[in-house]
Amino acid sequence: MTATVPMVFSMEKDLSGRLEKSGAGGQGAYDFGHIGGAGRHSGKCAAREMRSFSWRVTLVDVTYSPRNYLAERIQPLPSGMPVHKYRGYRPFRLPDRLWPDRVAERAPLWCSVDLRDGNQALMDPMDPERKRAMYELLVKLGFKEIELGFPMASRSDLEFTRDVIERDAIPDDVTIQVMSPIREGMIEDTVKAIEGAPRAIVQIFNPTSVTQRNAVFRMSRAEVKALALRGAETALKLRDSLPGTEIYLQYGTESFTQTEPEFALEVHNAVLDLWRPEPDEQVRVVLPASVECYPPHEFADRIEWMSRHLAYRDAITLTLHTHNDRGSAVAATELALLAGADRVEGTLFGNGERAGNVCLITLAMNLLSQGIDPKLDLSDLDEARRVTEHCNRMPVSPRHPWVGDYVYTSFAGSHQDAISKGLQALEENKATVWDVPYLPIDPRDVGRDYQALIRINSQSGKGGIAHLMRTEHGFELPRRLQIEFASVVQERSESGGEVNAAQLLDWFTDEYRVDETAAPGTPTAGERTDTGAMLHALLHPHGKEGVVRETHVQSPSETDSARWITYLETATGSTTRWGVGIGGSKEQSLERSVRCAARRLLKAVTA
Ligand SMILES: CC(=O)SCCNC(=O)CCNC(=O)[C@H](O)C(C)(C)COP(=O)(O)OP(=O)(O)OC[C@H]1O[C@@H](n2cnc3c(N)ncnc32)[C@H](O)[C@@H]1OP(=O)(O)O
Ligand SMILES: CC(C)C(=O)C(=O)O
Repeated sequence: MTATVPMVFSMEKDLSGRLEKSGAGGQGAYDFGHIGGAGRHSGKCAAREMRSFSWRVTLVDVTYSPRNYLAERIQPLPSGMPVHKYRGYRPFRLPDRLWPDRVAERAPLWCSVDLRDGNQALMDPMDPERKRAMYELLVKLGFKEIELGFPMASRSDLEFTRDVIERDAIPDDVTIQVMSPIREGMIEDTVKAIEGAPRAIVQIFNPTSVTQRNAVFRMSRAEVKALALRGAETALKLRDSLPGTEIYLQYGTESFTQTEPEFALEVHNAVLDLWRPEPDEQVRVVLPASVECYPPHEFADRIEWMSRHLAYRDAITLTLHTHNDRGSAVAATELALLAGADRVEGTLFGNGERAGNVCLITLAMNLLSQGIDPKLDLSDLDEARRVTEHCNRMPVSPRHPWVGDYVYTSFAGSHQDAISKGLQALEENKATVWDVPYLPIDPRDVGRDYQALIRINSQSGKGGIAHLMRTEHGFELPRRLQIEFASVVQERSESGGEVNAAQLLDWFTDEYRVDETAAPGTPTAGERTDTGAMLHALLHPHGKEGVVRETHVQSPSETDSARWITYLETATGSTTRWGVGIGGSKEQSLERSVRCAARRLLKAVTA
C-alpha cells in the first residue's frame, strides 16, 4: 500500500531521496532524524497505521529550522488532547535565587499528618484501633510533632484526640497538633479538645487562591485577609486559656501554590503582626502546596521569596505541606528546604489527598543515603510499611522508593553481576563507606537482608546465578562454569517465572549429579589426583579422548568443614564440559569431578 504524504519541509537541501528510503525501510511514520528537516504532515494517518505503509513523499519549501525540526520530530501531529482547556503557570522569577547552590545539611523538623490529612483521604477512615496503631508507629519512628486530627470533623477524631491525652500517651518530647477551619466556635471547641495535653500546636487555615476566593468563598482579597485575621485573633485569645497546656499557634494560607505570592505574604504578615511572636515561641507558618501545580523549582523560588520577606523570620518555623499531584512532591520539598523552609508536614509512604502528601520516609531516606542524620528511626521500614498498610487499608507500591518489595532486588543480569562484584569488592577492601552499583544504600540498614537482592528469571545472567550459588549454597563457581550453568538455567527457565535459590540448587544438583557424587562415605578406592589419566581411563573405552583444561579446588569453609569441591573443565575436540565433584577429601572431590565431566562429555558428544 502506498500513502502519499505531502509535506512542507524546511531544509537546506533537497533530501527527498533519503526520506523516501527511510519510509520504505519502515522505520515508523515520523522517523526523519537522519534527514535533518522539519516536517508538517497534511495527512491524517496515525503513526500506528503508517507503519505498514511504504512511502512516497513530496517535499516542498526548503528552509532549515532546527527548532521546528525538533518539535516536529517529537510529535508532528497534534495529539487531539484538550490542551486549550489548561493554562501554564506564570513563572514567579526570582533572579537572585540562592537555593540552587545550597546543599542539604540537616533534617528538617518533621510533622506527620497521617492521622489528619492522610486519614481524611481514606475511603475507609481509620477506626480507633487503627488510629492507635498509627500513632504508636509514629512515636516509635521518632516523630516529635504529630497531627492527631481535625477534632471538630467527627466524633471519632475528637474521641481519638481525647484518648491520646487521657491515656497520657504523649511522650515528653512529642507535641500533638490539631486543626480547625476559621470558624470561631470550631476553633474554641478544637482548643477544648486538647485540654490536659502538656503541649499542642493549634493550626488554623483558610484558602487564599484566586479560584477559592472567587468560586468557594466569594470574597475579595480584603475579606479573605480579614477572615484570616479573625481566626488569628480567636486563636491568640485562646492560646493561654488552658492551664497546664502550652499552645503553639500555626497559621497556613491553604492553596498557597495558587495564591499570588505577594498576597500570601500580605496575609501571613498581617497574622504575624497580630501574633507578634518572640523567637522562643516559634510560631508555625505553613505554605502548603495544597495542589502541586508547577515544577519544583518554581515552588522553591516562591518559598525562598517568602522566607526572605516574612516578618518575624527568626521567630517563625517555616513549614511545607506538599501534595504530590504532579508526582514531584519529594523534589519540590527538597528544593523548598534549600530555599529556606524549616519544617515539613507529610505522611508515611505518601498517603493523602489525591496523589498523596509528600512521603516523609522518602525524604528521610534521601537524607540518610547522603550521610545526613534523618532524625527518624528507619531501621525497620518493612514493619512501618506493614502497620501503615494495615491502618490505611491501602498497599504501598512494590516500587515505592526505599521500601517497596522490589527496590533492593535486581532481576537483570548485568545489574546482578555488578551488585555481586560490588559486594565482593566492598568486603575485600573492608570499605566503611557504602559504594555498590545499583544499590544506593545497604539494605540491612533498613531491616532488609541480602537474600532478596538478586532474583533469577529469564532476564538474569551468570553473575546473578553465581551470586546465589555462592551466598545461598556456598559454591564458588569458576567463571566459565558460571557461563555454562547460566545456559542450563536459561534453558530450564524458558517457561518464565522466577527461579528461587532452592530451585537453582536442584538444577545444579541434577545437571552435575552432585548428590550422587557427594554421597558421604569413605574415599573411593583407587583415588588418584591425576585427573588427565582418570579422564582418559573413562573416555577411552568409548572411543573418545579428552583433556582437562582447568581445575579449581574449593577447600572446606568454616560452615562446612568437611566439604571439598572440585570444579573441572574438560574438553573433547571443540566440546567443553564442566564436572563438579564434592567429597570429604580433596582427592575424593577430584575423582568425582572427573567422573561427572566424563559423563557429561560423553553425553554431549554422543547426543
Ligand atoms: C486542604 C485541607 O485538607 S483542609 C482540611 C479538609 N478536611 C476536611 O474537610 C475534613 C473535615 N471536614 C469536615 O469535617 C467538614 O467539612 C467541616 C466540619 C469542616 C465543615 O462542614 P460543613 O459545615 O458541613 O461544610 P462543608 O464541608 O459542606 O463545606 C465547607 C464550608 O466551610 C467553608 N470553609 C472551608 N474551609 C474553610 C476554612 N478554612 N475556614 C473557614 N471556612 C472554611 C467553605 O467555604 C464551606 O462554607 P459554606 O458552608 O458557607 O458553603
Ligand atoms: C490545611 C493545609 C495545611 C492542608 O492540609 C493542605 O493545604 O493540603
